[in-house]
Amino acid sequence: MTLNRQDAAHVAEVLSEALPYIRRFVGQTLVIKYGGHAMESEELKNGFARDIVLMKAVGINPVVVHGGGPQIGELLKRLNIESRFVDGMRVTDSQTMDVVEMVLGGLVNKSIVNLINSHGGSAIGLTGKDARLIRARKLKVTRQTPEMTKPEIIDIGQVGEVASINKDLLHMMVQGDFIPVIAPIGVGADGESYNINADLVAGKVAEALNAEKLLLLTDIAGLMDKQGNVLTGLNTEQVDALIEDGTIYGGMLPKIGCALDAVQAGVRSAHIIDGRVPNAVLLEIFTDSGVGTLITNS
Ligand SMILES: Nc1ncnc2c1ncn2[C@@H]1O[C@H](COP(=O)(O)OP(=O)(O)O)[C@@H](O)[C@H]1O
Ligand SMILES: CC(=O)N[C@@H](CCC(=O)OP(=O)(O)O)C(=O)O
Repeated sequence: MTLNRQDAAHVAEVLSEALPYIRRFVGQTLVIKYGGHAMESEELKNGFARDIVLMKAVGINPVVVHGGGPQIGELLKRLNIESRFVDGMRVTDSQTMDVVEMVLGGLVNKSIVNLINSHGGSAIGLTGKDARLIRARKLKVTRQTPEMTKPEIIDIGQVGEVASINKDLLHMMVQGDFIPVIAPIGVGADGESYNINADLVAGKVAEALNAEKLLLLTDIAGLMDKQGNVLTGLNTEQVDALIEDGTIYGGMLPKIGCALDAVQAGVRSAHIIDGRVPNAVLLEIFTDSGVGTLITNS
């Protein structure tokens, strides 16, 4: 590629405006949760991969954790396997677990790795089984209604929560200039597989790496109130009230839960951003106002 004089002037202008932001984040780790819905068009996928490669090129360390709920749902449907969710978590029997592992660890993980690498990056795909990156245990889900005297335990199968993250492995990769791309499959004490909500994995990875930012890309403009207005900045107490009154439900519950846990554990900020917007990651990093909902620990 050769730049003409006009192109060069444009590049110089954009770079000089971006410089203060780049300086702010150089050497920092940013964990990005790439959701299934934000992978729906070629334009979005290519924009995402280019953003990640650019970040790495200017000295910021991106670590990608991906979802793939819609892709899992599609294959389950083709195989005539019914699927349902409890509080945003897919009920996972052993047959469903096989499909989850195939889709997330195989198809989705490798296509993201391939995409990043085709844009000039050096991505390495991992599941939680590689070097026991994500040790997991069974997630306990309980439910209590006002009529019940004690909470009921609900068995949702091989759904896990993160017990620990092998951060040495991630540090090694980041220092080696690789971009880790992580599928949210955990390994139990006896080598069993766990299906973990990708938001929860992203939050724990951000905590383990003491990340500067946790970016959760999703299919909506941000966290909304009952009238549909995006709430731009929220703290712990405000979030609790919104869960209590039912404004936050379904897939937003694990998302907001992991964002709160992450900022309470020392991650500087968590952001729920619209993955349907092209170049959402760069927009978040390189603008003062950011996009979507910012969650801080205050
Ligand atoms: N208060 C809220 N604001 C915005 N979205 C919400 C809210 N409560 C629940 N949701 C739902 O959460 C969804 C995002 O979660 P999910 O579908 O799991 O996303 P992803 O696949 O990106 O992880 C939104 O599309 C919306 O339907
Ligand atoms: C337990 C659980 O629900 N696991 C998720 C894992 C994938 C995921 O989280 O994908 P998104 O981020 O695209 O929703 C699932 O089976 O769909």
